[in-house]
Amino acid sequence: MANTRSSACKIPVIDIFDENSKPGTSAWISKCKDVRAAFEQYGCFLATYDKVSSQLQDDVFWSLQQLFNLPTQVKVQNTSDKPYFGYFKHPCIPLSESTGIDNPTILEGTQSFTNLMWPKNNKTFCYGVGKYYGSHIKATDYLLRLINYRVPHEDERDIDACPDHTDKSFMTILHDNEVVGLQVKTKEGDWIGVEPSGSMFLVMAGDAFLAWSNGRIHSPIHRVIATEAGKERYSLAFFSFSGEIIQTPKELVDEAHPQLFKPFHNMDLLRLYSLDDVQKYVDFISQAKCGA
Ligand SMILES: O=C(O)CCC(=O)C(=O)O
Ligand SMILES: [Fe+2]
Repeated sequence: MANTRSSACKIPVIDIFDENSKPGTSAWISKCKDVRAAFEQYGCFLATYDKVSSQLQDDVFWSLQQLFNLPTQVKVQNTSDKPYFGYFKHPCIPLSESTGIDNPTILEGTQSFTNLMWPKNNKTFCYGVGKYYGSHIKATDYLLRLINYRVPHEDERDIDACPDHTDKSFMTILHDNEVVGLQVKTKEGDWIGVEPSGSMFLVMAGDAFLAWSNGRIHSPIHRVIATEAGKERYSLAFFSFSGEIIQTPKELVDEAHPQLFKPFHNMDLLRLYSLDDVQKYVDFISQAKCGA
């Protein structure tokens, strides 16, 4: 049964867009220290950003509602060679479905997804924010997953909408339609409920970041418990994956901190945990009847 209790302990809130802390200033250095301490202790922090209007928030989550209301035959057309990048629904996780936009930071990525889902055009779905991003994204692959958690039936209240897991990404940014459900586990084993807010974005480290940092950065276990009574939950999960081999920098390895991880490819880590291939799990599903 889902343990819904959450601790009074709070995830650190950091104003990373503070105008006064320009790179190089002492305010900026102190903010960097806050970010590092939050990643080491909690594996995540809440970034405040109040420039997203409530109109834009409403438009985005209204679009997600339209998207998930499309016929299944349309939604399953979003496939990918990469694990976890296409449409996903799994019998073990009956309350949720999600779909991925590969390359969401460039206009073409969002456009080709929009054309696939709405061949007759949907001008409101695609915002084309990609032009604001520079060349620094070169070595990073981005994936935007659009997630829907349906309202559980009477007999499904104890099923976690998204079971306990750590992310296989380098970093993840989460934002939802202000319906509670997301919880993060502390190192001490307490669950912290993330207070939903239109101006909060949860920035979370993934396992790839943990490995790169030689175990210094914490990649927290998190989950989504059954949503508020009668409320459907929508969330945006913005994952970044390293496009290069993940190798711990030599500065982070010494006698006291021997190297914990062999170099690996972020996509191989993701593939290892992928549930995309439902066929692999057929026996497991029928034997364990998981989710039932
Ligand atoms: O929906 C959420 O807020 C969390 C989603 C999540 O943890 C994931 O997709 O990895
Ligand atoms: Fe996650």
